[in-house]
Amino acid sequence: MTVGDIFLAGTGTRLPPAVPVADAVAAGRCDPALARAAELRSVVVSNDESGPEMAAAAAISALERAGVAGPDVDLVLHAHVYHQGHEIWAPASYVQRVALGNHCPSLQVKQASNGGLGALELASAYLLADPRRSAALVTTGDRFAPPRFDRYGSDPGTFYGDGGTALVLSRRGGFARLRSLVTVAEPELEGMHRGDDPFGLAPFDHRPVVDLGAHKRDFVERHSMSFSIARVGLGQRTAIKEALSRAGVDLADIDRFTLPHLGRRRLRSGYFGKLGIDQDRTTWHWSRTVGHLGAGDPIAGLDHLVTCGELRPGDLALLVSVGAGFNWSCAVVEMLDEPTWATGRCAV
Ligand SMILES: CCC(=O)NCCNC(=O)CCNC(=O)[C@H](O)C(C)(C)COP(=O)(O)O
Repeated sequence: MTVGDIFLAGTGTRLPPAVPVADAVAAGRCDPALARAAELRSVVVSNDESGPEMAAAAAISALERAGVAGPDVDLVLHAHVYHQGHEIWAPASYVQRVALGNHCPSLQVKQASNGGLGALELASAYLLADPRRSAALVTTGDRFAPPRFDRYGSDPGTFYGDGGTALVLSRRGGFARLRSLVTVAEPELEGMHRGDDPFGLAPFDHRPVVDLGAHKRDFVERHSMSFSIARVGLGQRTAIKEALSRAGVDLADIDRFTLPHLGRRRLRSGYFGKLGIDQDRTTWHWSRTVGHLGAGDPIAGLDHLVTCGELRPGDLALLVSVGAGFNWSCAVVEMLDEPTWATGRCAV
C-alpha cells in the first residue's frame, strides 16, 4: 500500500519489569544453550497485568500524546498472539471502554506476530476509505505466562516478553507520515506452527505447553530446512523490497530499523547478514532487554527509537515484521517533527 495522507500521531508502550536471563538460567527456567544462542540480557515479565490491561494503558498514553480523544477515533483494532485472560470475550472492546469510551467499531486482529503491522494496514485502508473518518487506534497486548507457555522454550530461538503497545493513526497530522506499508503472505508455511498435531476440540488438547519447536521439526521433516529457510527469507526480502519501492527509497536511505524481537542467532541468519542491515541502526540493542512482544515489536520499537531521540525530523524508519503463516509486513515511516516525548532519555 502506498499510503496517501496517513500520519502517526502518537505511540505508547506499557512494559513490566525486566527479568535477567541469567536469573532464569540460574533458576533452571531457561536452557543455558538457548540463552547463549539468543544473547538476550533480559525479558520483561508481568506479574499481575494481562495483555489487554497493558494494551489499554499503552493506548491511554498514545492518545494523550496524539491529542486525540474518544469522539475522534473511528476504529479500534487490538492485535494479539496468545490467551487474553478470558475465553469468550472481546478484548478490543475492553481496550475501547478503558481508553476511549466511544462507540466506533472495535475488532481483534490475529496474524500471529505480524498482527501489529497487519492491523496498521487495515486501519490505514479504513481511514482512507471515507473522508469523514479521521483517526484509528491500534493496540497490541500479550502476557506469555506459564504453565501453558514457556517464554524461553516454547519457541526455541525467541524469548518472549509481556507488554502492551499502542499507535494512533490520523488523517489530520502527526509526528510522522506512513510512506508505505506492504504485506506479503506465504500460506505454504502455515504448517510450521501446526506440525503433525490433529485439530483439537479445546486449547491444549494435545500438549500441556506450547511447543513451536515440535511443530517446526514436524514441518521440516516433511518439507526440509532448506525449503523453509529459503521461503521465509524470500517472503521477508519481498516485503522489504516492495515497501522501499512504494516509498520511492532504497535500503541505504533508511536511518533506523525496527526488527522482530528475535534472538541474536535468528537475527544474524535472517536479517543482519542476509539483508545487509547494520545492527547498530536497529532496535536489537534494546530488544535484547525486552524480548518478543508478540504482535507489538514494531510499535514498541518505533516508540523506543523516537523516545530515545534516535529518529529525528527527516529521518526514515523501516518497520520490519513477521508472523507465523507466514505473513511479512514492512512499513516506511518518515519523521516529520520531534514529538514532546522524544526526551532522549531511555534505558538501553
Ligand atoms: C507466534 C510466533 C510468530 O508468529 N513468530 C514469527 C515467525 N517466526 C519466526 O520468524 C522465527 C524464526 N523462524 C524461522 O525463520 C523459521 O522457523 C526457520 C527459517 C525455519 C528458521 O528456524 P530456526 O532454525 O531459527 O528455528
